[in-house]
Parts: sequence; C-alpha cells; structure tokens
Amino acid sequence: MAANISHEMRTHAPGEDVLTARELYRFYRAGEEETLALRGVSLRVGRGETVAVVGPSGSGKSTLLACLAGLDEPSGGEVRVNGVRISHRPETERARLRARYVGVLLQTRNLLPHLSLRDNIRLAQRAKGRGPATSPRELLSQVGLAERAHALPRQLSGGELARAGLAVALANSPAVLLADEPTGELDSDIERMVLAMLRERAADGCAVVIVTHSDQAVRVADRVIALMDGTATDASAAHGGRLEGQEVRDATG
Ligand SMILES: Nc1ncnc2c1ncn2[C@@H]1O[C@H](COP(=O)(O)OP(=O)(O)OP(=O)(O)O)[C@@H](O)[C@H]1O
Repeated sequence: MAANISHEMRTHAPGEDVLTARELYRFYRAGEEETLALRGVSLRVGRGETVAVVGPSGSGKSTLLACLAGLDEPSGGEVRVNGVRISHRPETERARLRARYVGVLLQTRNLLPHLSLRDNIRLAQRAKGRGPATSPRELLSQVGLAERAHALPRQLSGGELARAGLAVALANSPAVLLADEPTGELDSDIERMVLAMLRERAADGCAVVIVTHSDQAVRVADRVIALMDGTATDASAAHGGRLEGQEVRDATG
C-alpha cells in the first residue's frame, strides 16, 4: 500500500540511522530440527557508515543480511530502512521497498541469467520506479565492464560477475547497501576496487553493511559486528586500522 509507505517516510539528517534492526529473532524448523539462527540482534547503521559483519560459519550472518534486506522475515523484531518498516509485510511490499531503498549484493544471485548486464541494470532501475538514475553505461564503466554491457551473466568470469553484481546492486542508488561476501573469490586488485566502490557509496551517504571473512573488507569498515550463535557484539575494538580512535557504538543499539 503505497499510501502507508509514503506516510511512514522520513527525511534523515546526515549521519542519522538509515538502517535499524531491533531485537531480531529467526527461528527455523526443518523436520525435527529447530534452529534459532538470530537471538535478539539489534543494529543501527547511519548514513555514510560502513559496518562489517563477521563470524564463523553458521553464526547467522546470511540470515541477518536476508532479514535486513526484506528477503526473509524475522520471526520476531523489526527492521526499518530510511524510517520505513520493511519487516512483517507481504512479500510484494517488501520487494517494492527493497527496490526503492536497498541494494543487495548476493554474489551472483542478484543477476537474472537470461538478461544482459545492461538489461539487469535497467530492470533494477525500473523496479525502483522514480528518482534520478545513473545510466547503465556509466555504472558498468565504474566497475570496469563498459565493454560487457551485452554479455549474459554466464559469459562472465568470477571477478566480472562480482563486479556486475555490484553494478546491479547500485543501480537503484540505494540508501542502504547490503553485501554478502562481496569480495569472496576475488583477487586482491579487484577486491580493492570493489571495496573502494563501497567506500565511495558510503561517502555519498549510503549506509553499507558487508558480511565478510576478508581482513581487507574489515579494515575499510567504520565498525565491526561479530555474530556468534545468533548473538551480536560490537567487535570494533578488537580490530585496528580505520577503527582506531573512532567512536564505538553499541552493536545492540
Ligand atoms: N532455510 C534454513 N532452514 C533451516 N536452517 C537454516 C536455514 N538457513 C540457515 N539455517 C541455519 O541457521 C544458522 C545460521 O545460518 P546462516 O547461513 O545465517 O549462517 P552464516 O553465518 O551465514 O554461515 P556461512 O558463513 O557458512 O554462510 C545455521 O545453523 C544454519 O544451518
């Protein structure tokens, strides 16, 4: 319901939180097996801020990202993007809010296989529906793929796919960018390029969340949140680099 959504919209001052998650729980049942993947995770990410989410396999990182993106519904708690509640809505409304406010980079999964790179970008821009958009040509050139506009995803190398996924994630000029292992299998030059682009977006005011195992990615973050068995703690103090001397905000909000 568009009326409800616009009614809830707010304008945010620089630095204000644009992504908030409050007391997120995610419970899975598969046959006899029950898993509590998120156990009361709260998180705030401000405009222009980059947060890295780290943690061992199975700690809940992808589940958290999916809930933040509105791709999955938390069993309890609430997610707001740009002041608008994205959780606990029908899937079509979540998809519409995501198209408007959120860029999601899930390795190759944000590319439709039967569309060229240019058309993947156009589709993301059409889904957003309004507002200024960077041209597909410009986006592809930013990620070094200007020559591959007409290629299908299956015709790309792993590094090219990662960059194409980033171009699509940025196509709607998102207020919030959520990236799951954006540099997972990239060589270090391309990893640096992808991280530099994420930082640029943050400098433009985007709130960026990166799920990562990469030390390089952790180093570009303003804050680090560690997940363990579905529980989040602020691990910024345990990491050096950019984090030193910066204000450490409570991961639990
Ligand atoms: N669809 C599902 N059904 C049942 N259990 C699930 C489902 N998805 C995730 N889980 C469980 O939830 C927990 C958290 O999984 P999640 O994928 O979020 O972890 P992760 O930290 O992203 O792991 P990895 O680093 O290996 O990707 C795990 O115990 C996992 O087995």
